[in-house]
Parts: sequence; C-alpha cells; structure tokens
Amino acid sequence: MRRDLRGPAPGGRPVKRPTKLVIATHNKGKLREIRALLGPLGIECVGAEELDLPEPEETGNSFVDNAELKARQAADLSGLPALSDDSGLCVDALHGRPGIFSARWAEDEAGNRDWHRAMEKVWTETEAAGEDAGQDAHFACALSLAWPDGAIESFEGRVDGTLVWPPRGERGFGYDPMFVASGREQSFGEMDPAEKHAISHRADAFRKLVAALS
Ligand SMILES: O=P(O)(O)OP(=O)(O)OP(=O)(O)OC[C@H]1O[C@@H](n2cnc3c(O)ncnc32)[C@H](O)[C@@H]1O
Ligand SMILES: [Mg+2]
Repeated sequence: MRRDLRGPAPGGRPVKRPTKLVIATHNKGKLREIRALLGPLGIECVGAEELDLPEPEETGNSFVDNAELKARQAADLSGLPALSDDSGLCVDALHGRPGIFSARWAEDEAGNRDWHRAMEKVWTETEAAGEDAGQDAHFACALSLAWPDGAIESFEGRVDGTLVWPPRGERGFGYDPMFVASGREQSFGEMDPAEKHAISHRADAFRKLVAALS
C-alpha cells in the first residue's frame, strides 16, 4: 500500500515520499540498479533519457555537489521530483582518485567511454604507487532527491574492498570487474545483481534515503 508519507529525515526534517520520480541519470547500469532498489517502494519511475533531459556538466567538487546539481536540473526541467546518483571508485593508494572523476577516466577526447581503459589506468597507477600503498579502495555514492519547489535531500553510502587484476566477470558496469568487496571472493562483475544490491555503496545510500522517507 502506498502511504502518504512524511517522516523524519536524518537532520530531523520531514522528507515527503514521491509517487512519481525522474531518475536523473544517463547511465543505463545505474538506472537498472536504481529501478531494482526502488521496485519494492511502489514508486513510478521515469528515466532522464525518456524525457530527453540534457546531461548537465558535473562542475561540483564532491559527490554530493554533483548529485545535487543533477537532481536539481532534472526536477526544474521536468516539474517532477528527481533522484540522482553521483558515484565513483576511490583508491587509497591514489589518495581517493579517480573519485568524482571516475567517469572522466574512461573518456577519450571525443567523450566516448572505454571501461577497460579506465580500469587499466587505475591498476597501472595503483601499481606505480608501490606495493606498500596496497590495493584498498571503496566505492562511494551520493543520492539526491530534489523537488520542483526547491527542496533537496542527499544521502551518502560506501562499500569498502580491494582492487583485483585482471578484471573478473561481465556483470554490473563500470569498474565492477576489478572490485572485490571486503569479506567476499567474487568481484562485483561476477556477482549476482541481487547480491551486489545487498552490499553496494548505492544500496547503502538507498537505505538511508528510505529510512528518511518512512
Ligand atoms: O552522471 P550520470 O548520468 O548519473 O552517469 P555517469 O555514468 O556519468 O555517472 P557518474 O558521473 O556518477 O560517474 C561515476 C562513474 O563511476 C562508476 N561507478 C559508479 N558506481 C559504480 C558501480 O556500482 N559499479 C561500477 N562502477 C561504478 C561508473 O562507471 C560511473 O560512470
Ligand atoms: Mg556523470
């Protein structure tokens, strides 16, 4: 049953539960995961590409900044509440890089993305940092929920793990084949999607979002 929802947000403010939501991403892998996470909530979802929304320039200095600018733009242009995701891989040996530049590390001069090339760059730089620096890394995710009236809320999540080489598995997207979450053996690229959804950075942020809604 859909509830008419107002609940305490982390800061004590109420967050209204939307009935229809624009998913403000142009990444099909993310869209698939966000739809799966939202499925049980009974919220109607429409993708940014279905509405022909432009891809904003990510000019922020943090995952939250970028998530907020993507959600804000989608809510303003569509007149609907919008949920965005800004995420990335942060490698300890690289002082958190590629971080907010995770998508840009995959791009060539024409803007085309090649994930094998991005993973290779991450691995090469991590190795160059030296054995002592290790292979520890985490995925980070910021989710922002923006309303056409100007309200906005953001939630952050992460999952810790280790980099592996060569990449393993064809599932997931982006850097998944080179990331093994702590305590696991399969890479995110090998894992059943439901298993990734149970432990991922996106799922962690999502749990906080849902907790604020109900
Ligand atoms: O901005 P939008 O349109 O949402 O799509 P994007 O692909 O450009 O997304 P980001 O700007 O947030 O870039 C983050 C990149 O980090 C990578 N990434 C984020 N979450 C990931 C995950 O769960 N598994 C693997 N890679 C991930 C992914 O490849 C993204 O392209
Ligand atoms: Mg992006």
